[in-house]
Amino acid sequence: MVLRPARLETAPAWLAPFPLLIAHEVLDPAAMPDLDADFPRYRGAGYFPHAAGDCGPSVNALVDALTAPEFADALGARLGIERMSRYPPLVTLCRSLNLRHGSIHTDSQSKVASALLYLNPAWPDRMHAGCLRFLARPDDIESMLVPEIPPVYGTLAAFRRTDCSYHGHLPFEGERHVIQVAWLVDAAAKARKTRRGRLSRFVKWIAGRADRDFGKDRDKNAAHLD
Ligand SMILES: O=C(O)CCC(=O)C(=O)O
Ligand SMILES: [Fe+2]
Repeated sequence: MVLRPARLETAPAWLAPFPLLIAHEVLDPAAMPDLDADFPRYRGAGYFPHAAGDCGPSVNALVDALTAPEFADALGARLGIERMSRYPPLVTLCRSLNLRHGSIHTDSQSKVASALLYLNPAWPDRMHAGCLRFLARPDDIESMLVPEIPPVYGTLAAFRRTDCSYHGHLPFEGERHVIQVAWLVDAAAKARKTRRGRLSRFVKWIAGRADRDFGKDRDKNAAHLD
């Protein structure tokens, strides 16, 4: 199996204002070329809802493993969420980012927990842009609770959503492959978010270049509400 849930056990449980977990090497290195080739080729930047038709077989198999009840329960146990499999998972994928992405936020109240699984074969050494940061404050991207997380292949960052689960990253533009799983409070929230995500894909497709320029001069400490 490509996904190695046992790796979750090796991650320290961080004592942050909100439970979070950072695990490395949760993916078999041998699967990297297939996952790279099978990753969806969205025209727009940002996260879009998973649709099997956009992805090749290795990505779809990984999504199946990430959304399996056993995986949700194993991850939930590490985050202090009992039987996390009772919450419906919403999978979104990101192939590239614009400079406006990554502003500080907590995630919306409709999420119980989020997991970010990174798939980039490498990330430039000492480049801070695009590395995920868990923060103590909503207005300071330097207020890191744990060292920033380079979005490299096989690294999984997961956390329980709270009113202070601040996270974000310094502005980055370009390819950055991520699979995000959010366990949502109920099926209605999942339907709403899926609809909104599909619409956003269409709007970005129409907007093209203008979407890239939108918000490109944002402050590094900018925040948004979701
Ligand atoms: O891409 C990341 O590392 C974080 C994304 C995120 O926080 C979100 O989409 O809510
Ligand atoms: Fe987030």
